[in-house]
Amino acid sequence: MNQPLLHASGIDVRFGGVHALRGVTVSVRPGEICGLIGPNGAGKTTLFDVLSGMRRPDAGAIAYDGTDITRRPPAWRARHGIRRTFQRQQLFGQLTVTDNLVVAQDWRGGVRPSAGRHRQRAAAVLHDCGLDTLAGSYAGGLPVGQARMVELARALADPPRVLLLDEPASGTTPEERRRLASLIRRTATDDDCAVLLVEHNVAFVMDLCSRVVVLDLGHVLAEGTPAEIHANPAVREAYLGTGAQGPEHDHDPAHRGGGPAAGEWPNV
Ligand SMILES: Nc1ncnc2c1ncn2[C@@H]1O[C@H](COP(=O)(O)OP(=O)(O)OP(=O)(O)O)[C@@H](O)[C@H]1O
Repeated sequence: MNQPLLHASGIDVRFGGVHALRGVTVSVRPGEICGLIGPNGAGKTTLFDVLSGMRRPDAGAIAYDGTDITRRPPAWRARHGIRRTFQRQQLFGQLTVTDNLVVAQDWRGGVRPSAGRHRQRAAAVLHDCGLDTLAGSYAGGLPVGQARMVELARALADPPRVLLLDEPASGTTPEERRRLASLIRRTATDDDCAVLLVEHNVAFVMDLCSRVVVLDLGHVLAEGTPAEIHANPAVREAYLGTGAQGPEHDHDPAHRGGGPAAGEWPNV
């Protein structure tokens, strides 16, 4: 198999007394869709913050295409193809959908925002995503499912090499989830993009990903194919059980078992 494009090793993050990530190692390869799941508070978004450069880890390193980027800022990472979406959407609400995609493109070279090239690219991506009809709509007025699609389209506005998707299916309808899944699959396959997907909808993850990493209380609890993860008793315990905590755990016990609703754990 090809080498990892993004490889984070031994990542540690503390927020005062909360040890959010404890020596986490994850990697994702070109063309791969890797799921990252875990109960509430497991550390998924914190790991995305570290991978996208929004948070400096207390320990550990990140390699991108074999180069150490641990100290590179978010803008550098975005410019070099590491793109992310957010659990709480971060669209520019007062801009049109087209303009959200225009401003997300690389402006090096001093091309003015009115320049046709960026608008053409935005139109092409919106078309590819089946979002042509929304081009002139203000992003702030979109229903959740459409806004999720637009956020993904914005992450594709310049072709990404790594895509970090934080709960892209949250608040979407089954039809929107089908379209999202197909778009994510196409991006990974056609563009050889490495996709890391955080999602509470476990059925969505199991269907889409070839490999799944499970975080729990800041560490990697399990890693494997969807079938292996589904059959793993420790994973089921973390998600669905009461999960007695050891004394070293300083997380809120109410978060345990706070992953998907029982109906979201698929009966594979
Ligand atoms: N800025 C912060 N300050 C203090 N604690 C934080 C901060 N951000 C996250 N945490 C804590 O770190 C731990 C990991 O949080 P994180 O949001 O990464 O988990 P998550 O797996 O993304 O959870 P969820 O599924 O609920 O989004 C939690 O205990 C959380 O309360």
